[in-house]
Amino acid sequence: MHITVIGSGYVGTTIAACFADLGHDVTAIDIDEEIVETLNDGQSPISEPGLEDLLETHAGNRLEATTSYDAVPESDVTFLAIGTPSNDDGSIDLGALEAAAEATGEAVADKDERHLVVIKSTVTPPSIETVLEPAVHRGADGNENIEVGMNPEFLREGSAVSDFLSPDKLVFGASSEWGTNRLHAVFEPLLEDHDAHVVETDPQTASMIKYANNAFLASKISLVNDLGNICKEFGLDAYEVMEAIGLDDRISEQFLRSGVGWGGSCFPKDVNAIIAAAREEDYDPAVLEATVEVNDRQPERMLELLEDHVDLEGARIAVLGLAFKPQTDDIRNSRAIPMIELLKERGSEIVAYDPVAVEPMQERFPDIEYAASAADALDGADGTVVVTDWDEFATLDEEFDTMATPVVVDGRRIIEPRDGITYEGLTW
Ligand SMILES: NC(=O)C1=CN([C@@H]2O[C@H](COP(=O)(O)OP(=O)(O)OC[C@H]3O[C@@H](n4cnc5c(N)ncnc54)[C@H](O)[C@@H]3O)[C@@H](O)[C@H]2O)C=CC1
Ligand SMILES: O=C(O)[C@H]1O[C@H](OP(=O)(O)OP(=O)(O)OC[C@H]2O[C@@H](n3ccc(=O)[nH]c3=O)[C@H](O)[C@@H]2O)[C@H](O)[C@@H](O)[C@@H]1O
Repeated sequence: MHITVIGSGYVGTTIAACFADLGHDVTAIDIDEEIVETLNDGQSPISEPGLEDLLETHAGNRLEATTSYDAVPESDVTFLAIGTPSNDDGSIDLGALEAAAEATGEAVADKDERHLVVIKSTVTPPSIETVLEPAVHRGADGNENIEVGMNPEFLREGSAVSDFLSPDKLVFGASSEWGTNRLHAVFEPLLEDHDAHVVETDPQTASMIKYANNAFLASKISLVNDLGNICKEFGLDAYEVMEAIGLDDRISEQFLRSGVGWGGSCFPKDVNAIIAAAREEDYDPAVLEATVEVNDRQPERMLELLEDHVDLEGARIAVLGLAFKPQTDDIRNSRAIPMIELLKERGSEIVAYDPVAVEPMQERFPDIEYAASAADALDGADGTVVVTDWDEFATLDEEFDTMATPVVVDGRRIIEPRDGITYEGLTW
């Protein structure tokens, strides 16, 4: 099949490279010329394990990138993977996606065969019917051959390629049998080798499944953090408690890691967007509001633990980990951001380190110091907060001996406590 993928960010680049790897011909379309050039050079515009290898293999063969929408009508199906960021009130900003949807419609306005436009972006259920379908049809000038579907994406950053190629489930939201069959044809090569559940539904239910999935996972972590904070108050180890409850199949062992909370480009934005969409319907989603509140409090709790041991005014504090999770350079809504803000408010001198995410954080906080290694960051520091669970932090040992006062507050249960350091776990 020939697939056009509009938007070459985290999701668009991953799915374009993976579709090419599954044997499809792919045209990746983005308005950003630099991204297009990078892709055509066989390089990855983002740091994601395995992605560069796929791009190196397929760029110039089955994968081509361009800024033009000309390939859209020639393709069999078009995926829209455009960002859906938050407005100030937490609601979803559909501006960029709506523009791309309309441009896609324009590109297929004269197409005689049926064409499927699939929303890959995460969008609230009503917006498919109220904003996106109308935008595509407006662009297509009433061409009745155009159908809009929804295929939400469940990949995680840091394991995007393997998540995409081995999903637990695929959700096909289509409004006709033809649309469902077309989605089956796209994913057929994947399903030949991999046993995944396929959920066939309508586009709006598909988009609600995506929000329910993310809201459930974010709430699970917040609940674990709430329980973890209680464990800490009782002097108990939340990880021992969670390991036990994870043995219950109804709970499962995954996403039970308590600590400084969830960040990233999706959980914060998606939980806030579904809260805003619910309020729009006059429904008050109390559990989801508490989910956000618990998450917002964790960095403050971490700082309070540090303050128990260090007077923060003028103290040199090492922040270890800037990415929102390991294996990515993405700092969007990283817990390191509130951590740095809180330390600045307390008048601390901050030295930060991350294996890959220093550059984006430098843009966000140009006025703090950045170290070239964890060892350099710890050297002479009066305390450290560990915000991201990068594997390399688990091997830190003698490096703590170079600290002026070896106080370690671990927000991710990644540091091995040892003699000679004052160690505080956030929920253990
Ligand atoms: N990042 C993630 O791990 C996941 C994201 N999602 C959802 O997927 C969607 C996309 O997310 P990301 O890939 O993270 O966004 P992103 O911001 O990384 O990428 C969006 C891309 O679209 C391009 N773009 C904007 N307007 C365009 C237009 N009119 N025509 C062509 N290209 C255009 C931008 O230049 C950018 O490269 C969002 O709705 C997000 O919630 C879903 C699952 C996972
Ligand atoms: O919609 C999205 O964009 C994606 O959002 C999340 O993926 P992602 O944000 O990339 O990464 P996760 O592994 O889910 O981690 C999110 C945050 O939760 C934190 N986390 C995760 C697990 C855990 O047990 N505890 C915990 O604090 C991580 O440190 C990170 O800050 C979902 O897991 C994906 O299924 C979804 O597709």
